[in-house]
Amino acid sequence: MTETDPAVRVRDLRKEYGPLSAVDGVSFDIERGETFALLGPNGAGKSTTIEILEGYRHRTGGDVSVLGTDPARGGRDWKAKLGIVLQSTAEAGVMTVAEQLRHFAGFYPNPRDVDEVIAAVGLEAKAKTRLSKLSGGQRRRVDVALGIIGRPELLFLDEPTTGFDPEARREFWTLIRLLKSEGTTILLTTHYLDEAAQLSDRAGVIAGGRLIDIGSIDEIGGQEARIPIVRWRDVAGARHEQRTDEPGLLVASIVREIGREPDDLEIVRPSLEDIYLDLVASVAAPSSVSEVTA
Ligand SMILES: Nc1ncnc2c1ncn2[C@@H]1O[C@H](COP(=O)(O)OP(=O)(O)OP(=O)(O)O)[C@@H](O)[C@H]1O
Repeated sequence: MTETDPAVRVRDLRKEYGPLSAVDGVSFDIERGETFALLGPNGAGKSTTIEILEGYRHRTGGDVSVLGTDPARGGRDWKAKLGIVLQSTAEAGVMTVAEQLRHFAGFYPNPRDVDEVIAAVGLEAKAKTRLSKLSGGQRRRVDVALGIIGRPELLFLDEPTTGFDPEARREFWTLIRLLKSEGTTILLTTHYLDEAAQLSDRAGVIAGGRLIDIGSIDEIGGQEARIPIVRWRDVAGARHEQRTDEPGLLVASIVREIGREPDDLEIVRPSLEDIYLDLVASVAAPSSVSEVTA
């Protein structure tokens, strides 16, 4: 693979579990150094896609290349270039945080310094604590530490901050930005849309096993979905809502018309979460009809 080849190339990926098409013809690339978020509702096919890319799951069809290798045939050297934070949390064991990390660091040719990684995930105070004595969020931090200890070229993060308190989530974002600045390619799934917006360069939205949109965070859902919404009540108390690129002018005209401050006035700029929910809802309706009739 050359330096300009994408880190991940997925073409027409399919995975069937018996009659269920969990992944149904998904294609995307992730460029080297890019942070790419795979978004979608529960059961959309995100973890299945990621696990195929990690070499943990066999695909039913399609072509996949991860760091120039087909994951179905990836050997030890290839695996050593990956960092993996699975959705499920690490087993609670008798080892301490530092022992566990030292143990895993031994598997890699050029691991990060264990103490640095412990500090990066904010577990200095727990370095000598047994895993079984950690809280859920602290254990999740150990998962993230294990994912980055091998200095991966490509890091898979499957819902990495589930169970983190808000402060830990912010610290995690700082860590991801650091890894990104070092050139790490990152594939992230998350149900926190603010996290996707903060961290990723591009996102793909998957629903019912199909990729329904892909683009930069600013493009997802299209420009139309980003037009501000003005809401207000007229003098009779009736609610109104209008989308406009010029909300200030609309509000001025309403004020002129009614001669006073409108009741319950709001100007809302749709967040990534609003846009994502509309996008997923727009495909959910037709597909559920076809499931009934199929
Ligand atoms: N081992 C399996 N056997 C059968 N069906 C499975 C298996 N693993 C996943 N599925 C099904 O495949 C579909 C996709 O699941 P997947 O775990 O990839 O979704 P997801 O997008 O990661 O969801 P979540 O956000 O809940 O983690 C779901 O309908 C799920 O029930």
